[in-house]
Amino acid sequence: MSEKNAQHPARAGVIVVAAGSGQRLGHGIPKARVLCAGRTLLEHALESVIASGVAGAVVVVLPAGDPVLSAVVAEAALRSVYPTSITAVAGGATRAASVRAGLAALPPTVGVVLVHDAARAITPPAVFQRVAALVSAGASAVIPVLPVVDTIKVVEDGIVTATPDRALLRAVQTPQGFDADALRAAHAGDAAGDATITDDAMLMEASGVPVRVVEGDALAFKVTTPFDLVVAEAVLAAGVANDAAGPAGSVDLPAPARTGTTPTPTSRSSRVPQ
Ligand SMILES: Nc1ccn([C@@H]2O[C@H](COP(=O)(O)OP(=O)(O)OP(=O)(O)O)[C@@H](O)[C@H]2O)c(=O)n1
Ligand SMILES: C[C@](O)(CO)[C@H](O)COP(=O)(O)O
Repeated sequence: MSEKNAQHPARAGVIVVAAGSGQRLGHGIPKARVLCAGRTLLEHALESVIASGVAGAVVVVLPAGDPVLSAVVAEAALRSVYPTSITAVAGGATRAASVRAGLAALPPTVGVVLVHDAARAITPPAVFQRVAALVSAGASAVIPVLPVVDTIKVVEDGIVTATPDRALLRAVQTPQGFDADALRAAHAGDAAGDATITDDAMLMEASGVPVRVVEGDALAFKVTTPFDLVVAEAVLAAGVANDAAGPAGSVDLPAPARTGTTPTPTSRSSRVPQ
């Protein structure tokens, strides 16, 4: 395990990928713009990022030319408090391309990078804290996972060909955390254009980097289908989301950051019309 980030603790660079179109949700607008309990999924996601207290430079990757999501990011940037800064860049045709756009926009001095799906909009801040803490302690790649509760079958041509040992399987979530240099190297490697690679941890695996796990959270589920949106609305209505949040800034990671905006008061009540 590298000691680099342990010796130079700093707030993490956070890439929030929000440039997807949301085909499976089927709202006809980019998924990050879809309202959930009256706020866009992106606003919910950014609230968790900020509440975690681990974020230094936050880069939000948006569909090109989206005025609504650009306004969400601009408002979040106005409200951000040193040492957290929030900027936006345009994404690419695939999630991996969007991550690369975010990476290119992070300050080169960032040592720890978290990559988070805006679609995992109500992820508890504690998940960010667990991931960031392990990368800051020296791990090169860390992902939050949950045990698989269903029996999983391998099916080929309509026939079950195998039943993997469920005890070995984990469902993978975000934020995924990385040593910045290792992540940049993985995204510059041969596997980077492989369309079968669905997350950054797979790229790290392809690069031979060990990927460690921390406990995920049921609330870090990805809003993918209309059913998921109903679940997210119900969770927010029940008031159980973000219960795991510690006070922002309470995490034993941050050192004075190298980036920031003019200090302004924080608020968790922003509303942006859709
Ligand atoms: N070109 C892309 C594709 C996806 N994403 C982001 O990656 C995350 C996970 O992707 P997914 O949930 O699959 O989102 P979509 O690609 O929008 O969904 P769909 O496949 O249903 O269109 C989302 O936050 C999404 O915005 C992205 O930034 N750029
Ligand atoms: C990154 C990810 O969310 C981890 O579960 C997932 O791989 C995104 O890809 P998907 O095709 O949207 O499931």
